[in-house]
Amino acid sequence: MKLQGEIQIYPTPQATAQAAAEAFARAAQEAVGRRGAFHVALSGGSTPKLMYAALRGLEVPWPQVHIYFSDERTVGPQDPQSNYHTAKVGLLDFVPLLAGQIHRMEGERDPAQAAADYAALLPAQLDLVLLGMGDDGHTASLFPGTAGLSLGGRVIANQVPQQGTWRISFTFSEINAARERWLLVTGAAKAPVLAQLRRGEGEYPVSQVSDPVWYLDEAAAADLPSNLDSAGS
Ligand SMILES: O=C1O[C@H](COP(=O)(O)O)[C@@H](O)[C@H](O)[C@H]1O
Repeated sequence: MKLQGEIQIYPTPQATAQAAAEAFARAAQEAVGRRGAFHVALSGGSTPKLMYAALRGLEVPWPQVHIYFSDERTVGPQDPQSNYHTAKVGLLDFVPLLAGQIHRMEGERDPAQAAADYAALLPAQLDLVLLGMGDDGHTASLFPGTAGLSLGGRVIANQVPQQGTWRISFTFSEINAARERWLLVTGAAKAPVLAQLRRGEGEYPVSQVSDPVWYLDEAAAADLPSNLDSAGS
């Protein structure tokens, strides 16, 4: 297990979010220029909220953007726990996207059926999968020790005993089939896992993400060697 990929470190969560949002806008413009559309999967949790706010002020070719989700909780779309709901109130309600451009995972349905239906609506290849990392090293809803870590296919229902629930999640094969993967990780609570990964220690799901770009703040990167590139300082 190693911390692999490109690592960018910024002074604060806000600076990290701004850098990721600007890179998102550039990636969207490039994908639209080359292929006519930008297919991007958003992550869940609370870390993306600052990036959503930053994106609202940027020039993004929204009419050509299709929004997907890399995981979802088994709740309805109005529930504050819903990853879709977080994206809706933080970003989707503020930008010119039609309903047909937003593809949410239906967390209110039977998770296995919702996962199968979601797999069927995905494009052949996503341009970008945005991901976060939990304090326990999980990413999307692929938690340590869960069956979903080794499942194939594109989208699965994953039982997560540590949360006492099921989740709907992209598989690692879907994540790693995308053109790009970015991990947005901020805060001191994430530092111990990142440091262990850097030392090649521990077994963490996030290390199964191939060639990610890491967007870190200094708090998350606090225990990494000081000779790593610091993009924002
Ligand atoms: O459960 C989840 O957690 C991770 C990390 O969330 P964060 O709040 O620590 O950023 C998130 O990436 C994932 O999508 C989410 O469902």
